[in-house]
Amino acid sequence: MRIGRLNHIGIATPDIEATRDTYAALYGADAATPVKDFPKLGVKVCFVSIENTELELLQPLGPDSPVNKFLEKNPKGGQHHMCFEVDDIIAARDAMRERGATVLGTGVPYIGAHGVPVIFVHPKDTHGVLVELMAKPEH
Ligand SMILES: C[C@@H](C(=O)O)C(=O)SCCNC(=O)CCNC(=O)[C@H](O)C(C)(C)COP(=O)(O)OP(=O)(O)OC[C@H]1O[C@@H](n2cnc3c(N)ncnc32)[C@H](O)[C@@H]1OP(=O)(O)O
Ligand SMILES: [Co+2]
Repeated sequence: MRIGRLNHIGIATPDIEATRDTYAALYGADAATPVKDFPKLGVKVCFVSIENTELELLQPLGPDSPVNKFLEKNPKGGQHHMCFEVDDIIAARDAMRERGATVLGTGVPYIGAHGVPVIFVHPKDTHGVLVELMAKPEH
């Protein structure tokens, strides 16, 4: 199993509209999607397209959001995860486990904000960086 291209960088924020405006004002990154709620994922999401990847802005949605604790520790927000594409999400999950990494949750891939299955690898296994792997979407 080899990782594919960087699909997006996740950025947690307490105020998604303000963060989108900041990226537009400072970096001209103005190709932003409308903010959309993903109740099953516990986040509000806005994608900001840049030259070779996307920024995925994340604001917690609800008390069980996986982003809540992160924002408690980083109240102004910050870089939360990076996401790489893989050819086969089940093969990627099994390879991660065989290689000794901790796949978060049950390990059953679930549908992420791009409509394709995703898994997450624990930051303790990647030197403090939370990594998301996603099935390669149609480009
Ligand atoms: C929209 C969708 C998509 O793209 O389709 C998404 O991305 S949704 C993106 C949001 N969804 C997710 O993140 C789902 C997967 N995440 C999780 O299951 C969780 O957030 C964990 C990563 C396991 C963290 O668990 P929890 O929130 O309970 O925090 P915790 O404080 O106990 O964290 C355990 C240890 O991991 C560290 N830690 C926590 N979150 C981290 C992060 N984002 N980056 C780097 N390190 C992180 C903590 O500092 C702590 O380190 P020490 O032990 O050294 O103190
Ligand atoms: Co993501």
